Amino acid sequence: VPYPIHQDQDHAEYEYIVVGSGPGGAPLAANLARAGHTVLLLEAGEDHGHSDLQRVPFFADANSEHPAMSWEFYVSHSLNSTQAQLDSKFTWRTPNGSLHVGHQDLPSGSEPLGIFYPRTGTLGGCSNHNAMNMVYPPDADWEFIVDLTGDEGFRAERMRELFVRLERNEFFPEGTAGHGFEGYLAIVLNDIDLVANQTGLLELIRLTMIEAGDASSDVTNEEVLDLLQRDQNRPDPDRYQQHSVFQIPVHIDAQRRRSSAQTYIYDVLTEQEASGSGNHTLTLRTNAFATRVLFEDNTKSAQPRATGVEYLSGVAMYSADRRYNASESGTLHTVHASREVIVAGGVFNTPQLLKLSGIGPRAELERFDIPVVVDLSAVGENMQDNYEAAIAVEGSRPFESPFEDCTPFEDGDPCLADWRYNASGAYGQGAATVGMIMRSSFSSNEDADLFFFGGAGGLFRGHYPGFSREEYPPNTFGWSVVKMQTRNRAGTVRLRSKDPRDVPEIAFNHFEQGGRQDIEAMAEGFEFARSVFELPGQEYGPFEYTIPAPGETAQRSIREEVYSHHAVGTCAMGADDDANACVNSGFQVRGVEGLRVVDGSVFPRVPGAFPVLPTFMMSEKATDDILAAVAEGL
Ligand SMILES: Cc1cc2nc3c(=O)[nH]c(=O)nc-3n(C[C@H](O)[C@H](O)[C@H](O)COP(=O)(O)OP(=O)(O)OC[C@H]3O[C@@H](n4cnc5c(N)ncnc54)[C@H](O)[C@@H]3O)c2cc1C
Repeated sequence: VPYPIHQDQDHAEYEYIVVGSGPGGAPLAANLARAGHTVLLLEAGEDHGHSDLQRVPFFADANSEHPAMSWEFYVSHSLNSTQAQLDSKFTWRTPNGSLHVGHQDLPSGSEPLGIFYPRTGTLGGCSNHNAMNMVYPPDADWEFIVDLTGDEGFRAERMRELFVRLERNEFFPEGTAGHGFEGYLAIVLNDIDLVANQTGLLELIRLTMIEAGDASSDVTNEEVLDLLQRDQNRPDPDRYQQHSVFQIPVHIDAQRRRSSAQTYIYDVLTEQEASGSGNHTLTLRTNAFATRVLFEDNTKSAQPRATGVEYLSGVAMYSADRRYNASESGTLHTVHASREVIVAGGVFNTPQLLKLSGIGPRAELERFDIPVVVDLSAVGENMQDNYEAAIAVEGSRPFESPFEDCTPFEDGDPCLADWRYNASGAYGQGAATVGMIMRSSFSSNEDADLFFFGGAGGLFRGHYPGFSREEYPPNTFGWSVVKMQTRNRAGTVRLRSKDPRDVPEIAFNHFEQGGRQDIEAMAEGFEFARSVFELPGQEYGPFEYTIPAPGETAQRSIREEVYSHHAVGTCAMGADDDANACVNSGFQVRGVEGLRVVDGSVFPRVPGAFPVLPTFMMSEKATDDILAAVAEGL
């Protein structure tokens, strides 16, 4: 498909410059351009949106390890390095330069790297490699922002309107309450027939529903399949208050292709091209890695004003990119913004770019001789994440698998053909067959604080080099138990050097705050899963535990093996007078003018179990705030 990319290199001034094309930056850039403003969208990665790897939902994990798409970070999970290295996924660089995962047979002299945390350096950001789970957060997460900032625009009812605007639901009947049908982001449920055909899995789901009190003990398989298709994104404020089992909504379209921030950019560029007017309000530059936001003294106020961005053009300019070559230094460009610069580089790169530009804690900036524009201690602090941990079993016989005939990455793969020509089959589905919410006794309100996702024939136990190629025995069943409402705010992103091409030091400092409660809450989730596995008389049982290992407590397994990939909060939103806030509720960076942050960094706490939908919603909110400012002549 010819890509109508508009990459003019001639213009040096736009009204808005947006750095980063993930769920935060891309919709905002597209919306502002549609509203008639000239916008330059800078994306460090390339566009791979039309490759099968990004379009076929099943290939999501492979994207996370693909050299041309993945940004490979190694992060620290624990302040205590001995504790951190107990994780079986802890990765080392061996003396011969190869990677080694875990402590077994570790060559002496190996250097500790940490835990692999993939993000994408590609058009569309992490919405182009993630697991596509598209779950509406509890209303309490929006009301929390209202309480924090006083901004009524974050009320749950108002945020629902923004969701309706961005959603193109291609599963529920048009007119279904609380949903949108004309937005840019397609949402569906997995094909229920694939569950219906997995007898063993269906039996486990039925028992789980009964044990949860979500269905009566005589519930039939047909009723279970109907219940699974309930709408977890419905507008009822109490939708997190019932221990229930359902299919997880996913950002996939009716043709079973990934729908994402990239597809929205593509649609807007196509729209511009088709109009024939030559009026390209949106300009996209890929392979454009921003290294600094530029400021000028302001004639109208005492605060410096963001006026532009410096960026390097070139392939793989950032050292998290596996193709990085230090001797390829790219070409430095400067572009100017007559109205605003918007940073949307994601939770690791946004604080790094702000600090490199002189916005951050004074002591840290001075350590690297970076001239201080604003001493802002919140930048790179407050990082939070959902915790996830796996509980897995092996049954007495293999589960049926929809992947039985598939031959991934080989010529003549029948499953790829089924996806391509029939828009059906195993490849067009989100990875998690089933989801569940449950309230532990540690929830801080009436809502569930645990979200389970899982399926038969495989399991997800976190990221490590090679995770996308791992195969599990076909008699495996695994749940990932996700902790919502996590208590820890001790994560940090700090500079390693003043070289923008260097990755920062990323430390999650798991369980430093409220660790005992969060671990115990997750252990209650494990206990519930066990109560189902241990029900007598199951056709695919008895089940033997593989995680936690026999004899290992849930608490120990969770503490050692916990993982996460939903980080937020490194430029957190707060009240105007809150010195610990990075941006105000209008996404404006404190202490300067003409600069906003619009991405996952701004969440003051982790939204629900899955941040991608809330981040898309933030982008819509920021669109409204910016357009309102224009209307007011600001
Ligand atoms: C493996 C994985 C699976 C996930 N699965 C799910 C899921 O199923 N459901 C869910 O809700 N969430 C999921 N997430 C999280 C979710 O995708 C992210 O929270 C979301 O994409 C964050 O959006 P963002 O705009 O903040 O940043 P990102 O998506 O990270 O986008 C940032 C973009 O900015 C670009 N960029 C960064 N620095 C620069 C620079 N200096 N110059 C130019 N460009 C730059 C990057 O290349 C990237 O394209 C997953 C995340 C990962 C890593």
